[in-house]
Amino acid sequence: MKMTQTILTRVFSNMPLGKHCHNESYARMLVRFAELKAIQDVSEAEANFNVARSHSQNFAFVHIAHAQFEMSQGNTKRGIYILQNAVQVGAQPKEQLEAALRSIQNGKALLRSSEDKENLPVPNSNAQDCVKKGSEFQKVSRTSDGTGDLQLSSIFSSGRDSLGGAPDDQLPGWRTGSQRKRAVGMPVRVPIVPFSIPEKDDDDYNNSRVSKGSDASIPTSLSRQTSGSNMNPIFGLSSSKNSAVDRDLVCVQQPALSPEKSIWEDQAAIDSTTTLLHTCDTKNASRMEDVTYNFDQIVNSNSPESCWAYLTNLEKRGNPHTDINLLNKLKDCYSKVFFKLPVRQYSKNATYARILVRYAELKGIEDPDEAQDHFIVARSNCKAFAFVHIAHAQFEVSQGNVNKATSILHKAHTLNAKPAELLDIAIHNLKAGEKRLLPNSEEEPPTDLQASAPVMSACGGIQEVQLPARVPVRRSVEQPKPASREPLSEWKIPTSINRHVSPEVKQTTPPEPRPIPRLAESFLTPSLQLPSKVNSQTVCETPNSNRYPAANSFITPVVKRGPEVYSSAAAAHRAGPAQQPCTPLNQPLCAQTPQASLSVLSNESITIKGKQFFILKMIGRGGSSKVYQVLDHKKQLYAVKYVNLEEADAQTIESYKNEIEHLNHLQQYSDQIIKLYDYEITNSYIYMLMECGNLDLNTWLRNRKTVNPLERKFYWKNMLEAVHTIHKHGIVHSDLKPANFVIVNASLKLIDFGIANRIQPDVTSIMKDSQVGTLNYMPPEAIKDTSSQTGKARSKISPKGDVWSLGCILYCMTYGKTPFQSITNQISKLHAIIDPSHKIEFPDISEKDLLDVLKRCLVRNPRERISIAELLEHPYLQLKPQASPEPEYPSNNDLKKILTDLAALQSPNSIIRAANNLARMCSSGKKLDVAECAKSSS
Ligand SMILES: Nc1ncnc2c1ncn2[C@@H]1O[C@H](COP(=O)(O)OP(=O)(O)OP(=O)(O)O)[C@@H](O)[C@H]1O
Repeated sequence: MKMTQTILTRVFSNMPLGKHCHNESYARMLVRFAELKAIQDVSEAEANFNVARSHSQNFAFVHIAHAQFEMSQGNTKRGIYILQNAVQVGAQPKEQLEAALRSIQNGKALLRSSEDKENLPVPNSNAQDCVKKGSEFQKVSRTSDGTGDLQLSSIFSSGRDSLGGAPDDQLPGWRTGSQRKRAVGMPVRVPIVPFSIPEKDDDDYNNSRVSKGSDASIPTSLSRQTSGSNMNPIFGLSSSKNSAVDRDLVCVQQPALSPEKSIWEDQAAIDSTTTLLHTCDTKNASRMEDVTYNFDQIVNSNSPESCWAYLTNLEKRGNPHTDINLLNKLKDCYSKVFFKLPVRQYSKNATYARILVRYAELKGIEDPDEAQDHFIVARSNCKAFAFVHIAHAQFEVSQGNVNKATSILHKAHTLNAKPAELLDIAIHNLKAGEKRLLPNSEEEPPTDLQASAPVMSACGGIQEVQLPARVPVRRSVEQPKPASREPLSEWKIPTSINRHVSPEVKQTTPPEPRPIPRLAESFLTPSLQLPSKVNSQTVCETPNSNRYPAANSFITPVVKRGPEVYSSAAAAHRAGPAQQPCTPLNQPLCAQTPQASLSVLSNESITIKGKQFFILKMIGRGGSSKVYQVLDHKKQLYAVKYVNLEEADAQTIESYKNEIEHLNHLQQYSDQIIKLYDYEITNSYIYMLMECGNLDLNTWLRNRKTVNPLERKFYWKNMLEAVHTIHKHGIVHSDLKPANFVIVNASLKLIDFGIANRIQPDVTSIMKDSQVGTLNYMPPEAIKDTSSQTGKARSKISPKGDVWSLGCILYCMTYGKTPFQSITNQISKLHAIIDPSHKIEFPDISEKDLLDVLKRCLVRNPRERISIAELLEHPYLQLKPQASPEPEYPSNNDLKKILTDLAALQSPNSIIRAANNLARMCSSGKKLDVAECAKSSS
């Protein structure tokens, strides 16, 4: 059977589907291939039947075979549907379809004639049994006439192969010479295709066969036959010794293998064919020879995209760094691409550029010098693509040639390679000493060279975006909507918020809502295109500041904001700056269609409410969530939070819905709450489309030794505003920590309200074990109350608890650690937090107002603790500099005197010396005194 499959695979390799699918015999081979697949893998069979039906839809037998297969799987309905569909598409002969339909309706399990039935390998899980017992098919396959030539004869006569077919109808199979002769006598359009296995394959083939000699499905004559046979380069036809075969060749219409663009009529065709041809190989990754033949067909399509899809798939078979066979095979395939698809013709094609780059990288595995040459070829021909230059620069970095990398990237800029932003990031990272020029994968690749793959994926080189473990992988096409999924429209918005309402809350009329994107009421069928590549090695962490090099300067690294970038001072005190709905990329990514240019960035996408978003990378993760940075078609940057609800209980799901509802509702009340643009929710998952922050406060703090006093003050104000807003709406966060805030355009925004995953009826909260991790910010009252209860730990929460937590954050921004951080034992820490005799240290600082704020926030008794409203009014937030008093600037009169005194010195040297001394005085803050300067200079 394997042999048959392999031979069929080669037939397909040499005879492109797009070109031959209208040929009846070819259609039969497709069907046969699918039937053989069924013996091993039902899903593969299904895929291959689909390919056969979609391409050779004119032939009734194709549909009937698929329907038969579905029936064998117990899918009667599907079988009927297939047949009805076949009638609709006009498959011929219609009578056969009708007869088959009648058969089904009469409850017959088999749609074929009894003889057909016998010849069919039954697709079931007991395939091995079937093989052992020896189906008719195998019997036939072994009945060689001893000529040593195997012929695949497609002997279905038109219109007689299926239900109601004549008794002499037979399935395609390996025929004896006599059978072949019988076939020759059949209608002329039925070709008899004798072919043998190419010499190149013989050894592999025979070896593998010999070693697996026990395989009952292998014709005994095969090894003899294949040995020493020659491959006809055109059609894989045998230059057989057997003249009978040659005679038969006369009947064969040899398909010309001239490259035809049209053979891949559409992407679906490419995919299905690739699947068809590829799946047969995946079972045996070591059989590289098949790859070559499959690839020949792909190359002949003249489609860089098909080639690339194939090559990337091929590369998944192993690691070319360690598998020399794979490396050679890959290089061989790439060379074929370049031979067939000349670079000059395709230099504007992004996929072709990827191919060039990857080839160079593969070359680099063995010979860096050669790699360099190839990178140069790639850069000089595909100069429009930033990723080509970055990949070369990345390669140079891996070779220790940082200067060269720098010059490559700068040159790319001058060449106007797009997207320029990527070059900027790469340049920035290079300057920062990063090994990786582009942040993308969270995974540390095994070698520097491989590092360029994820790098490229960020910029469009390699298609996979490395993603964290346990992301459920679904593609929209593969993911039927589970019956259990309910649309969110069934989700009722909670009418009351089960939260304690702060006594300090004033019933204020909310400000006029700012327009925000409306969230649609109805929810679409989930159509997910989740990351296909799941990487279990991935370290899931929030981005560090190195990856966001510009964060410290308040600029999104991916984004150039131009006028939107304002100073931190201005940002913090600007009254309600109208936030842009999202972060725009200023420049077009490249001079292609938006679709194409985005697919250059990533082929991984998420579809939310029917809109596609391209995943750039994962930027964070929570308890049951993962957050991705994505781009839409307009190149707008967003964050998408994905929450897996598969494991979640009803309460948790409800709490998430509650969280989203509040987030949605509170958008209009504060700019310090992260923008939620849209969401999609089912019983299995949630997607939240949000404004994308640069990085979270936790990461920001972790990567800084000191915090600028102004930044601290502005961030403090942002935090207070955000928390005040949620308090005003009856929400107490009760789990505030730096990770709950992200930096967006120089200001801090709250990303969650602490509702999800926690159930907090009224004023009590069930403290989850997972919160132990955040003890450093936990208010004493929470600990006291949890310790006073037995069984379920419950705690009274109030807005004052959030004040304590905020105080801890501010403390950390002031002293570089939280008040109880140095106590490492968790129990001792808990004791210290609630123990009034444990004095919190407040080392003296020049900002007295700040000190006061800290002391008043970190009061153990919540009733004595300052409120958020008071904090907002606190002098600390009044914008008057404290730490560094303004230097005294000389008045005009002073200046006049200084200049006069200087002039009076007369000697140029004295004047210079005095001027230098003046400058020194000036920078040390001393009062300027020319006489003094003159004295010291003399
Ligand atoms: N809109 C955003 N922009 C940038 N980064 C974000 C955004 N939202 C979340 N993140 C990042 O993702 C991390 C996890 O966010 P998430 O909201 O899922 O955390 P969580 O509330 O702890 O998780 P969970 O709700 O599952 O318990 C954050 O700490 C932050 O680093």
